[in-house]
Amino acid sequence: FLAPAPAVPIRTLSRLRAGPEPAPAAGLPWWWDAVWKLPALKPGPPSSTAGTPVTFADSANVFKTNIEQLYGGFPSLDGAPMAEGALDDLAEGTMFVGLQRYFTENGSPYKLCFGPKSFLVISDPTQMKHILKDNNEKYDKGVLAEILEPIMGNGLIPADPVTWAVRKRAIAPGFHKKWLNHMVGLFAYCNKPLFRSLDGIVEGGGGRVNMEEKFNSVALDIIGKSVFNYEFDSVTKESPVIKAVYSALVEAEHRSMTPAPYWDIPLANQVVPRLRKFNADLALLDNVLDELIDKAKTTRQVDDLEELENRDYANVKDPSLLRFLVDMRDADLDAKQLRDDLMTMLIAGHETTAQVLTWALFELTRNPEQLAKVQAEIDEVLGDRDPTMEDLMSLEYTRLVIAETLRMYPEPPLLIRRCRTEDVLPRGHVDNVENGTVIRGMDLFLSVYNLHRSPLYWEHPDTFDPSRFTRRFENKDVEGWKGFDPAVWAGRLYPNEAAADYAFLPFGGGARRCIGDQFAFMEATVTLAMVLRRYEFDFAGVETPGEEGGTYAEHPASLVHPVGMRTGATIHTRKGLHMTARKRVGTGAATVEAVSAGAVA
Ligand code: HEM
Repeated sequence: FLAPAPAVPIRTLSRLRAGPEPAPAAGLPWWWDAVWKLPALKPGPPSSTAGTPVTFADSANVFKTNIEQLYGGFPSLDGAPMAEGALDDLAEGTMFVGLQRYFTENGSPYKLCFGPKSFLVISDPTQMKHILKDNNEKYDKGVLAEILEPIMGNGLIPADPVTWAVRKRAIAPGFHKKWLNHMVGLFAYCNKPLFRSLDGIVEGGGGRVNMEEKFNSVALDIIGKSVFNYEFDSVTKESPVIKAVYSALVEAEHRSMTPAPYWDIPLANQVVPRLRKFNADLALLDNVLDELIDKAKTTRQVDDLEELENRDYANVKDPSLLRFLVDMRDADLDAKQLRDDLMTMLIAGHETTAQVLTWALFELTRNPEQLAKVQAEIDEVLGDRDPTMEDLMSLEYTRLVIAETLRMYPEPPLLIRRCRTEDVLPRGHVDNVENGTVIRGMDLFLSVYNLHRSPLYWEHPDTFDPSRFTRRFENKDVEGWKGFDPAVWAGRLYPNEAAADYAFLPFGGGARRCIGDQFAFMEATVTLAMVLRRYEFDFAGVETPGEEGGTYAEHPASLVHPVGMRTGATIHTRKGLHMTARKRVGTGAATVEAVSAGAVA
């Protein structure tokens, strides 16, 4: 099913246009044309249907054009070359690496076929901007929404455009300035159990710790407390609820890598053990969320938006986003919609931040000079205090480390879209398609990984260099791309997509860009600063040196490090980030009790 498309010469619409119309080839069966005359397979009108969901007939029409391009010798309207080659990377869990190879060979866009499914892969900033920002209304979340629907329902990430517009208006004000300021204290508070746990490991067990696991726990505790005022306590405890959260995440990830939605097959949910377990876990999680929603509704205190945004958070017992959504005047109190929104935040805001922290620690450990710079900055700005919002602005190098980590390890590495209204793409830098038409129903992968690792847009893209965001970068060979300009992001928390003219998309772009960007960036900066102030880390030997081939220390400079990369929704390590932790001496050796004295209770 996953066999790659057969080898065909790369053709482009522009080249084909110049030549005579190709004769329908013998590669298509005799009944081909007749089948496509069936009324059920008649696609909707291409451009007059904005807002109309893509139907089966539209998707079938995409399949038809691919088959005709592959076997019939017809040009496809998008004109994109079909990528050829083995898809070993998919099975390996590093599909984004394979997509990078095809980008080097084919430019942007190119097409990838998996059995009946195909994806147009975009890796060009002008085309990204066109799709995400300027023509956002022509696209929806397509396959992603289908995969996530059983978990997130109609939450903000998978939401169809109509629901999205309503919910975005309700949820976005929740991330207001006063709340974000208050969250800085909450991030510090949620790090305390991590320090207790690390202190115990350092003192009692030789300091060996899987930091990927620890960062996942801290991020889960933070999202639980901030979004629905729930104490997961996952750094110190194991509970069925925590297991259910991880099960939902693993299943969401598994589904994103599974080409056929076997969970939609009748009775599959009752028969397949994996699905039965998943449904039981989801039911458990739903119960917890329902209880929290009920509680918030019964203690509702209606306020106008302005009053809510000006609350004195120092005296608010429950500062969660759920409280805000319920207390807002004219709030939508539909329990299902609130549940979908909460579940979406839980999943979107947990693993992404945890993986950024994991890769930041990984890169700093193998770049000791940069680590020393970060630690010097933290010591100077924070001393033994917990960070405040002002401190975060002063921790510029630490923030650049987070930004550089997001460049090298974008979470997620691919954005997914489906075309709802026929669209014409602008020409990409690599001259493979001139004004390719994206037809209704076409699925797209927007490879942020390709963009962030391309030498066209970044100097030495595989080198971890946080200072790059302070330097101007231009490439005159890339027609129409403005380059990277540090002046554009001056005064902001992090370098945004505008500073790189859409070659840097850590939080996406346009209307569907991340709603939790500031929250996440601050959370990652606080956690990294607090951890690195107290502890020093070395890579521990890999668990199975025979299989992976050596220890971390033996491969300090290699790009594909023994820690390995594996992806689903985000980029993980293959087997964890196993480190040996030691307490720092000097400023960083402050006790947990001393440094957390000012944390929120
Ligand atoms: C470092 C951490 C994070 C990264 C890298 C990240 C990245 C992204 C990206 C790339 C998108 C755009 C997806 C697309 O266009 O298809 C997105 C959307 C979204 N993110 Fe984040 N995110 C992070 C943290 C968070 C947090 C903490 C929250 C909530 C508390 C959150 C909530 C959302 C939501 C609700 C959307 C959908 C927005 C919409 O469609 O309007 N994210 N995120």
